[in-house]
Amino acid sequence: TQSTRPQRMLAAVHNNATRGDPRSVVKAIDQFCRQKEWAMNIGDEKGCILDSVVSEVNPAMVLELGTYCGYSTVRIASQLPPHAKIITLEFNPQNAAVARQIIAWAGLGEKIKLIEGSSGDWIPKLKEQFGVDTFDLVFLDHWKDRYLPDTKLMEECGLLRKGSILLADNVICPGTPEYLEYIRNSPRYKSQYFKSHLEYTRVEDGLEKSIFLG
Ligand SMILES: O=C(NCCO)c1cc(-c2ccc(F)cc2)cc(O)c1O
Ligand SMILES: [Mg+2]
Repeated sequence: TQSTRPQRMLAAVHNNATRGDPRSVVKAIDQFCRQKEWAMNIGDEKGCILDSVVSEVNPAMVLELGTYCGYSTVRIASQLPPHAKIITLEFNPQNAAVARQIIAWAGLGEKIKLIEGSSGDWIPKLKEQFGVDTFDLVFLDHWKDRYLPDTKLMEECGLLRKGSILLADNVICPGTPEYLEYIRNSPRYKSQYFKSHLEYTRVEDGLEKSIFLG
């Protein structure tokens, strides 16, 4: 039967990356996406911006919305201090299955909790189910029309504290106009745009970094 693109990406990781070496997993996926098949990972150019934000925040608790195949999950987790954790939500079961195996190959299973399901369902349950207090960093990379409602939901559920950082992918392409409008005009956030390019292309895209002011 026909394989899927995420399954072919996983095969590229198994064939080209060293088990237990997150950087080699990231490199193998970028190589696959440049040389074989485009895929919607954050990629290396925007990935470097993500890396710099993660190292600046040095978060103890991270929430990622939209795992896809786990590329950014691995990138973030490989930079976390000991005992720091990342919870990542993925709606698509096939993508989640591939992500679990890519995360395992990178040897980062202890730092990462992957939850299958919709962000709208799970965000209200994170405190009671996983004993989460607040998140130091939230990486938004899921359905673009969910960035705004889920941000409001995180506020309502008390998952953000003064100083929590939101980092949003794809604010230009595919674009998240309602989210940008809200976050850039809300007195409760201070935002900064990092201009870059859509993964593996020359099309403009960028990341929006926002600090929650409480
Ligand atoms: O939908 C996305 N993510 C949520 C599902 O996992 C997504 C899409 C694209 C993209 C696709 C098609 C195109 F033509 C341009 C951009 C890029 C991304 O970085 C993304 O995160
Ligand atoms: Mg993205």
